[in-house]
Amino acid sequence: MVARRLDAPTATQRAVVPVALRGRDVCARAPTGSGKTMAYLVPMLDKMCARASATASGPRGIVLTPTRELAHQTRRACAAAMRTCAPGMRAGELPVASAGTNVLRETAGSPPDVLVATPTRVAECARGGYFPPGALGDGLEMVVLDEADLLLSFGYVDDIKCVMKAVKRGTQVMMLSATMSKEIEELRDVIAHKPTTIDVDDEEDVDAEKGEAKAGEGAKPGPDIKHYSLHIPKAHDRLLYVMALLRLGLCKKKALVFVSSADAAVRLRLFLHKFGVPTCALHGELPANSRTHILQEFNRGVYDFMVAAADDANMAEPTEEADAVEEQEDKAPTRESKKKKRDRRDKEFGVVRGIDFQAVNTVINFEVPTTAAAYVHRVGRTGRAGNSGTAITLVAPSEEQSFAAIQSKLASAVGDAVAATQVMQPFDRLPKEAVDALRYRAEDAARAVGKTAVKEARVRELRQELLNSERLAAHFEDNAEDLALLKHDTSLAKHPDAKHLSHLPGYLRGGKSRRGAARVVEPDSEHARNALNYHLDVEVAEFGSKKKRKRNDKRETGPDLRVNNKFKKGNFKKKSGGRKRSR
Ligand SMILES: Nc1ncnc2c1ncn2[C@@H]1O[C@H](COP(=O)(O)OP(=O)(O)OP(=O)(O)O)[C@@H](O)[C@H]1O
Repeated sequence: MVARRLDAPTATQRAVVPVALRGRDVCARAPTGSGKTMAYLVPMLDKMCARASATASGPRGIVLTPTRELAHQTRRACAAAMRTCAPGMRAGELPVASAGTNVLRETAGSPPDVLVATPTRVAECARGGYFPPGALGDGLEMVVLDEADLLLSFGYVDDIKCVMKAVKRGTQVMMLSATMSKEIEELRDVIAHKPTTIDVDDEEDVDAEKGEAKAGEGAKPGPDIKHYSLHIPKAHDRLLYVMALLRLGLCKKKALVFVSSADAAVRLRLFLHKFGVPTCALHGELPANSRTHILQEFNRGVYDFMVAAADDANMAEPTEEADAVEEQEDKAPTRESKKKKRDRRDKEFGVVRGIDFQAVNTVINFEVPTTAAAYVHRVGRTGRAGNSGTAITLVAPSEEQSFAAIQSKLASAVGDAVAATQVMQPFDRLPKEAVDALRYRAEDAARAVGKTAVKEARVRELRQELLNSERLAAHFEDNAEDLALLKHDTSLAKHPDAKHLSHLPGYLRGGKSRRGAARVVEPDSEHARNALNYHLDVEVAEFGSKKKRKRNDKRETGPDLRVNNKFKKGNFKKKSGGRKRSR
């Protein structure tokens, strides 16, 4: 905790750590961003430091995570903590499937003190006998299932059981999750021994002795997130509404926009670029090194806006691993059982869940998430570590029903009828006039980012990121300065974006009161005040510092010959049929 400069434990840590320190198995549900990682790392490292290892070689702690990204993040958190409290110890991950069996065998043959990996990789080592003899026996102090709900929704249950079968009976087990379900309870009953179940809810603290909820003393463990819904007239308007929210400064930076696929991420990125809103995109088809680097840069504050694809269909690792599971199934699976398994898997994307995006003030859901659990995980990327945040979900008419279902699930989680109605409020800071004023430009720009443009942009993006990735692989550890030069928010457009779109005249930004134009929002709440402050900020700064803007201008626009030719006086009138140029 000292190493991470954490002054006081969060309510989750206060509830979980003492129980775990007593050696009890723990199954804890605690809100996103409430510090679950340290809640299991502290007792694990404490146990490891308290006594010498019973075996010469073998992991002393195993952390199972649903994705490689989360494994990487957890390994780093563990290594950072170890530097202070256990300098002689080592935290490590297992290599990806594509690295091959020999590499996996070699790594597992001399495992680190704390091994962090997805269940499939650990199960493969257990099945193949790659760990040193007795490695999962007396020397192993603790097995942790981090993000237990995601582990189950990604279809890892058989691998988890396989790992637990290989582990010595009586090894301490900790399960931590943001949501609780019947499946988690069933798994808990199979793998844990007389576990203490702890539920840390939003308004209450926990009596660690009993593992029961009780009134807290001012500590607020749950995320402080304001939930808003933005009902849009038609699904096609999503791009327009997101652009309006970001461009008019109605949501506080840093903002994270969730979309449902890599295609949608690239499309939104292309579209926002046209309006002078540089964003980086995170999706499963990017090389792993690039994903890690993008995340690090976003957390460092290099980018204000990120578009993240929450779609595990495009997520290399879980799909690959799940396929491996299917192949290795003892019973020959039928086509139907395979399909069922895939369907059961949550439709969410592994890269973005459980990841500690830092200092995100706003999460925007481009579409309504598929399940209430998915909603909780997505919006949980803001309001972390005691900070406040805002979540805005765009709801198209066709999504009203699924949105209502999510709303009622969230409401029942609150448990109080009055509070339940207040969980989600309509976002009324974006006047219809403001949207209408931008509509014409947006529709024009949306047409320019059709299927072909997206396809081409994705090829360019992949090429660019593969190059980045190679450089990253070579320099990751030693040349941090070089890394800073790699940019992930540059334009992906084939032709330079037209400069006129990125400049919004004052009347479109709501600066002047004019019929049909955006009005400045009255600051009648903290959110609105923040929005207004930010709005003014945007007007002055025009998205980024002068230096940054100059750099972007140079890189993104360049001499736009196409626009110059097109808008030559004579040509323009003839082709456009006399449309007004001022648009
Ligand atoms: N005691 C503490 N005081 C302040 N910040 C903390 C404390 N413990 C952890 N944090 C910070 O809180 C953030 C969220 O922590 P963590 O990722 O462990 O949350 P989580 O509950 O696992 O979230 P999720 O369920 O979304 O994965 C991290 O940035 C972490 O550094």
